[in-house]
Amino acid sequence: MTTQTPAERAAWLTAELNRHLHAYHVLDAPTIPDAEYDKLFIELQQIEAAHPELVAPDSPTMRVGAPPLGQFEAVTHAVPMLSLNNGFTDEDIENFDRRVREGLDAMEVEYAAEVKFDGLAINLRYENGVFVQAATRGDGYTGEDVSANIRTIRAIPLRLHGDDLPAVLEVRGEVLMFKADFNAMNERQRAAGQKEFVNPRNAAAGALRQLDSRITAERKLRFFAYGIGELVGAELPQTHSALLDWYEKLGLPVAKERAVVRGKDGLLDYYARIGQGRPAMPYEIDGVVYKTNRLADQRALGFVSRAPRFALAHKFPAEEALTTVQAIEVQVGRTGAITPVARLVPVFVGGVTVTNATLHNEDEVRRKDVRVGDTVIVRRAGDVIPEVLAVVLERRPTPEPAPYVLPNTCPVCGSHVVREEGEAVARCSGGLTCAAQRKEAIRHFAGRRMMDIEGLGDRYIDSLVECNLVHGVADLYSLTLDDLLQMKRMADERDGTTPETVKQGKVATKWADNLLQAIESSKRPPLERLLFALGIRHVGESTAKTLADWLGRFELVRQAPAALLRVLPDIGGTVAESIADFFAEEKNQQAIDALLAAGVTPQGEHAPKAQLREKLDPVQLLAALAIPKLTEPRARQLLEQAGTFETLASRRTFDVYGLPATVAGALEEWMAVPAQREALLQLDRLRADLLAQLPETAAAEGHLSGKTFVLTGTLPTMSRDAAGALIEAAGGKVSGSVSKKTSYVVAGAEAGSKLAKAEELGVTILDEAGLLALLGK
Ligand SMILES: NC(=O)c1ccc[n+]([C@@H]2O[C@H](COP(=O)([O-])OP(=O)(O)OC[C@H]3O[C@@H](n4cnc5c(N)ncnc54)[C@H](O)[C@@H]3O)[C@@H](O)[C@H]2O)c1
Ligand SMILES: [Zn+2]
Repeated sequence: MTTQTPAERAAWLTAELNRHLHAYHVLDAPTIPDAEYDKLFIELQQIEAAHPELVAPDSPTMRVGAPPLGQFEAVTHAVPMLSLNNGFTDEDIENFDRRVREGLDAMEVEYAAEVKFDGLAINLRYENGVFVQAATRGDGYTGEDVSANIRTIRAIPLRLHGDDLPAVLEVRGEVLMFKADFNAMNERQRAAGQKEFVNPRNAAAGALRQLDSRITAERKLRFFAYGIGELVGAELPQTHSALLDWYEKLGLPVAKERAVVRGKDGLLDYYARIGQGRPAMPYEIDGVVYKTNRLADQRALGFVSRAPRFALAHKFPAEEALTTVQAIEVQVGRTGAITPVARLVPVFVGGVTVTNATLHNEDEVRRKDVRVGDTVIVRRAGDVIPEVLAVVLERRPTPEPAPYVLPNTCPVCGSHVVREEGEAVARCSGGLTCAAQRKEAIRHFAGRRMMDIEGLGDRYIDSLVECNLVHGVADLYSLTLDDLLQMKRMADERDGTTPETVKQGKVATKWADNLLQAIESSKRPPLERLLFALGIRHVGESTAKTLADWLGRFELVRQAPAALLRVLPDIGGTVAESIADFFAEEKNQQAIDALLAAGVTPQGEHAPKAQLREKLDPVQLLAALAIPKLTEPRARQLLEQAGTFETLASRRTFDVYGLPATVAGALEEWMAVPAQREALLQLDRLRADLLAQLPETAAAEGHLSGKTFVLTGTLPTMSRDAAGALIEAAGGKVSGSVSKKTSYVVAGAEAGSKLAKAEELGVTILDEAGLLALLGK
């Protein structure tokens, strides 16, 4: 570039800018961000200022937009529709104000300030108050007749309000699309598998240029008025602000952000205020526009080649910029979500230097086809995290870099990365041990409905992890008094609170004693709470309860293969897989062993539920293995002939059972994997094992079977949850409300309306001792 002469550079810039102008104005498909275009434009302006002889007849600095494409009727504008000069810095604004003051020979100038809509200019022609024609700006002199499409915009009156309307009034303004309508439209496009639009401006431009106005109507365009063209048969108002007031009376939409300000300070204040409000506005704006308020002043200042001298567009820092992707890495969120992130060559965008941009998820990377080495458009709007909008394909390096693939292990802990069917987000499966998920895992573990460690709040969890005192949940059980005091000191220092140890030594020790006590008493949770506390993905309270009810023992839950879990009530394939994956992850196994070694002992363990016998039906289990194409009827047919899992596992071909060739083929493929064959045999052994443990009939089940209990009040030695677990372990049911069907009400201290109801209905009432006796404890 530096080796080019100014003449060569000017010629190159002219050609390059004209190419982008065409893509932007005619094709509605920009190839580079506006800021990039503006940069090249300014460079050309500067060269031309220094070497006026280099101004080419087709220089973009001499003209507006681009000539119409010819699909619509051409319209010659009665008054040209020009562009605006741009300012970016405070200095640019001071210079503009100075030139205006000099031009008008005034000390201070009054300006009309308004937002600069990021849409496209339109000229609406009204004759005797009736809408007759709408034309695009085109090249400023000739535009396109888009009247049919403009008629679909509800905000545009087809007849102006009031009487005494001018013979001719040309209203100028902007056609645009609201952000919300744009997002909804893109969502529809995505759902329909169609191309999405880059931004509301392009979407609006595309909609306005539709040859079929029914499509325009669907796109929900809007309009705001800000200027005037030809006027016949009425007096022009004195000021721009009066013009807009008049427009409002005529029923034309005018943006409410407009203001009248004085001097350059007034301009800069307005700019700052609008910049603040910008993210909350319903439409995209790319700056603000200042115009001398008195129309007589506007006439006096006049125009230069392509723009008025009386107005200036003060642009906001660009929200989009070009840069290069240096690497694509993944971040692990606190819940294990894996997010690909592009590391970028630093670029100034949206007012800050951006070095990373989110790529959201694997599908997004694929859809946008972002690769290392690519030139990309980065967007940072307001406080939103920067994102990669699109790749500039024409700048992809050669040879082409390889398409992106998500790593299959977590960069933080090395556990497997899993992505469930139908999920966009991939996750690290090392829930209990992954450093990225540590705080969240501990928070969940200690929660009230899990291990219920009272007094272990977020603040302390953060400190324990940050002090390196706790790496995994098992470490909670080896904390000492000293550890807790050290942790508290750090938390106090960090939060700037006066350490209580200094203020009142006794209290601090008492607090730590209490916490240690709470940790100690959490060691004996009901099994379902322990299962819930582990933070297995998809395992909420009710699934934890199902597991505990049906399988009875922690060891069995840990070993159960997905196929066995899947036959339990309300546990689908995804949940079953997630549980089995969790317990299969070596790191999680170590963490659980550490918990057990620390003395954590689940309560209320019991033999598997008698009804499990029915669920162990070989056909169901075989179908639950999710072998491709092997539906339940096919599984039945197969087992009827093969007899046992063992026979199946010993075969290599399956075309002897009268199954369709595709099913036999799928089966053969599945069985060819030794680990899967082994899984089948293991399932078989587990089944035999379980059957041996289970009572013959359901009658031998828990002796409280069929009995319904209601628990109320505070029991002397156990929580209501713990009592409920014991009742359920014995086959009873726990219900929340008393009715005639209730068998027993177990009442503790301060029992209220439920007790009264029980007395009223004559339901047997037990105290804790009575319950324990009934349970045979
Ligand atoms: N990315 C690209 O390839 C590419 C190519 C060409 C142009 N562009 C962009 O287009 C712009 C140049 O186009 P331009 O000549 O239309 O200039 P402009 O869009 O910057 O400014 C003039 C236009 O501003 C609009 N406007 C919005 N609010 C207004 C208000 N309150 N008062 C008056 N006018 C208002 C009008 O439509 C007017 O025509 C540049 O900013 C450039 O970034 C981009
Ligand atoms: Zn991890």
